[in-house]
Amino acid sequence: MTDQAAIEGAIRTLLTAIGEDPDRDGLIDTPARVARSWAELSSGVSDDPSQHLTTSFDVDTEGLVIVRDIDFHTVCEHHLLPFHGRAHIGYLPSGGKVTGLSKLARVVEGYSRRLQVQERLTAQIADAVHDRLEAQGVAVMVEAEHMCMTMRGIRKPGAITVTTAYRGSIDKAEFLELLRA
Ligand SMILES: Nc1nc2c(ncn2[C@@H]2O[C@H](COP(=O)(O)OP(=O)(O)OP(=O)(O)O)[C@@H](O)[C@H]2O)c(=O)[nH]1
Ligand SMILES: [Zn+2]
Repeated sequence: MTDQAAIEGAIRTLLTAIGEDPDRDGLIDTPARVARSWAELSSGVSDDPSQHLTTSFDVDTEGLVIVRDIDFHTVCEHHLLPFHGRAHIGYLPSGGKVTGLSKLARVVEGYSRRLQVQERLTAQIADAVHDRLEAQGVAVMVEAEHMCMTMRGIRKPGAITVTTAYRGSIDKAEFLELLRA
């Protein structure tokens, strides 16, 4: 749970610190808006998104399952600016145990609703699928653009960071091939 009153106070302080008048017309509702916005952006802080994977089915399959191009937006913990992109998840089921496809997207969404760094987001998704689904192997790739590299600092719009995490035994070449398909 976020402390809405504390956020509102902090935003008033921030507005004053950057030379704005928090009581001017356009800003009067901003602290409350920002507090509501942070309640949403950080709503996953105390969640365990891996719980979505407790929904599983037994299916007669031994093939690799991939859900790619899962859109996400999150906030970088270094600058409190967004980074956003797409996550691709592949796993090799064990004993025919699969999960609902939407549940993989829910895992990505859950770990995105908190302050993040891209490497940790990638690892958390891989660990959740590996541990909860008891998958034989898991491959996760995350591609993202960081606003802290785009709108400030080094200012390199279009630079894409790619991170991967592999768990267990999985054919990395097949995973990468299917991402390109
Ligand atoms: N590895 C990693 N680095 C990140 C991520 N998000 C932001 N960063 C980097 O975190 C670093 C923080 O570096 P600092 O030198 O402490 O901060 P800074 O002075 O604002 O750095 P610049 O961005 O280079 O201006 C920067 O290089 C960012 O690009 C992420 O998800 N993963
Ligand atoms: Zn950053």
